[in-house]
Amino acid sequence: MTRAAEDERTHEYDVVVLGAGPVGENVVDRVRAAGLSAAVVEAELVGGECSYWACMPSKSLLRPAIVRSEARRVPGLRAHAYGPLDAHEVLAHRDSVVGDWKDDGQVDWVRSTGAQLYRGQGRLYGPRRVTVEGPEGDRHVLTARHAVAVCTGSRAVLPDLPGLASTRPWTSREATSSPRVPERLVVVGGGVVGVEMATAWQALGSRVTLLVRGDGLLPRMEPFAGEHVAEALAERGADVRTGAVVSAVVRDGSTGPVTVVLADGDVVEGDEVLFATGRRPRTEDIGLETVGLEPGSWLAVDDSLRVEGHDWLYAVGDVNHRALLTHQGKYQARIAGAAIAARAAAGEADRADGADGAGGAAGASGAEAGGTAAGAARAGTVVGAGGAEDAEGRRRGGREGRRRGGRRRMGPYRATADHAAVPQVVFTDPEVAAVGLSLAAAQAAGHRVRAVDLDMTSVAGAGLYAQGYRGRARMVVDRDREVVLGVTFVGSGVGELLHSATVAVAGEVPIARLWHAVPSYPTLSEAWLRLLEAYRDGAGAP
Ligand SMILES: Cc1cc2nc3c(=O)[nH]c(=O)nc-3n(C[C@H](O)[C@H](O)[C@H](O)COP(=O)(O)OP(=O)(O)OC[C@H]3O[C@@H](n4cnc5c(N)ncnc54)[C@H](O)[C@@H]3O)c2cc1C
Ligand SMILES: NC(=O)c1ccc[n+]([C@@H]2O[C@H](COP(=O)([O-])OP(=O)(O)OC[C@H]3O[C@@H](n4cnc5c(N)ncnc54)[C@H](O)[C@@H]3O)[C@@H](O)[C@H]2O)c1
Repeated sequence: MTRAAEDERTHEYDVVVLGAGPVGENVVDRVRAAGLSAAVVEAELVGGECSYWACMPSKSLLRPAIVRSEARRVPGLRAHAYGPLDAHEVLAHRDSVVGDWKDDGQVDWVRSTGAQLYRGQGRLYGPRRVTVEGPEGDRHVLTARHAVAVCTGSRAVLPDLPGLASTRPWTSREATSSPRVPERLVVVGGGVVGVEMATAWQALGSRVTLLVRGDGLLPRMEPFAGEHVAEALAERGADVRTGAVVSAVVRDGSTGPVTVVLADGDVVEGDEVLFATGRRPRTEDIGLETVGLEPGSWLAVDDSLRVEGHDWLYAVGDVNHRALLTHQGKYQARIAGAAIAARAAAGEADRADGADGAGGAAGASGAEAGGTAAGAARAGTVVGAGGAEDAEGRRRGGREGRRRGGRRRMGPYRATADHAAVPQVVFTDPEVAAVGLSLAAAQAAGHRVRAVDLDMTSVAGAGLYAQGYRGRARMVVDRDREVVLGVTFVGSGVGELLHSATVAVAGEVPIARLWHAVPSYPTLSEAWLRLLEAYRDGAGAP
């Protein structure tokens, strides 16, 4: 294409967003709400991995498994909940949940925001410029007056085993989109994808072998979480093997069974093998080299989600490797959108003021709540990174400053929750719900802590929820500040309990105040009461 032709297709926007997954969509939403013009570039489906090959299809596969299992423990229903799941119906429902892998609805939503959607592979092309190679060979050059936000997500990693690709292993994509239930499924990896997909396919009728190279499942969580999930999977017929290191995978012909060879010489046969062995960033082909960054790398950011050393470049969601979760990426997107809008409004003043030292932006507290760029400009002065809240903190002076100790100050332009209050629900049977730091993580971070544990059967609501309820909870308390650093619940229905813990951890609610948050009787929430009692009575270690 000649330079002239290229220029004909050059378009200028305030903000250009690369990737229209849940995170890119939320950046668009926030910057449009602030009155900025925006373009978003999508290479595959608007809605991203989460909508089509991750959260939504996986949870639609898991929901029937979990409900059936709970119904089997509720008197009066038990007899009706035996027998197999209707796999055909479950898969058809999954297909409808993902819109049959069509994105019309989400495209309509993007258009309703007034943002311009470009289909094709987007690549950085020097500072503030993005090229788009469209599906018909069309090419566009987009320039961003204020910011480019890279929201390109992550993809599954396959281990470096000779000939693995030719055996056509499943990754999370196939595990969430398969049109049929394999008779035998070998799952490699005991992280979240591994345990959720083992749970789903086992319930749908597959004979599952779960191969875990370490000594337990869900290794980043409290150890009892993985123990409960492993025990339940085994009771339901799955073969869970720890210390199982895969050394080779061979498929018989193109459609025959798969043989997985372990380092100790053992072999496991299956009809499909799923590698649930982690993620890598989708940054290998997005032009990072044109702005001095390493292709294929995770993009490190400050708390306003800005890439270090580039005042116009943001990396939001999975791609920055802070927390590979949709809700956390959307949180980051709200903050990045607010920061972009506030910086755009403050213009040169922001940069001149050096506000970015602490991830800063102009001090407009309303920007995150949908305030306009003009509104941010009206709020006027650049008060530093934390915006209005920081200014307020300074007014309250030394005492408040001391009470805050080494804590990170919150504010509308800082993704502080990424460091201390990331919630996650693992939709297994039983569920695992955790927020903040595990005991081991809190100790490693140097906190002086006490952890109190609870057998969930001591909660009256648990016995009503399901007969033979099994579960456990742990609360990790900072002994110096008497606030909760982390909570983990395991048991049926605990996912819906998690937000109470997230509020306690993110809000740094003192233990003495938590006593006044009275849980209703007889709900699972009374786990809180039992944990507070255990803490008051001096239980727990260390
Ligand atoms: C099996 C599975 C289940 C999961 N379940 C949950 C769950 O229950 N809850 C939860 O919170 N999280 C879950 N996650 C994690 C969640 O899917 C991710 O955290 C989330 O999708 C990240 O959103 P994102 O927008 O950053 O990236 P993505 O969703 O990956 O979106 C990135 C988008 O960018 C596009 N793109 C990439 N490169 C380019 C380019 N060069 N040009 C244009 N477009 C590009 C992609 O096509 C994609 O649409 C799950 C993950 C997996 C694998
Ligand atoms: N419900 C949810 O919130 C949910 C569900 C699914 C995925 N996710 C997110 O998606 C991300 C990816 O999940 P994931 O399970 O793929 O990654 P993960 O990092 O959680 O787990 C991968 C596991 O595979 C193991 N592993 C790595 N290489 C291996 C190898 N060669 N052989 C055997 N084991 C190996 C690792 O030790 C690890 O335990 C997670 O960070 C998670 O946050 C969230």
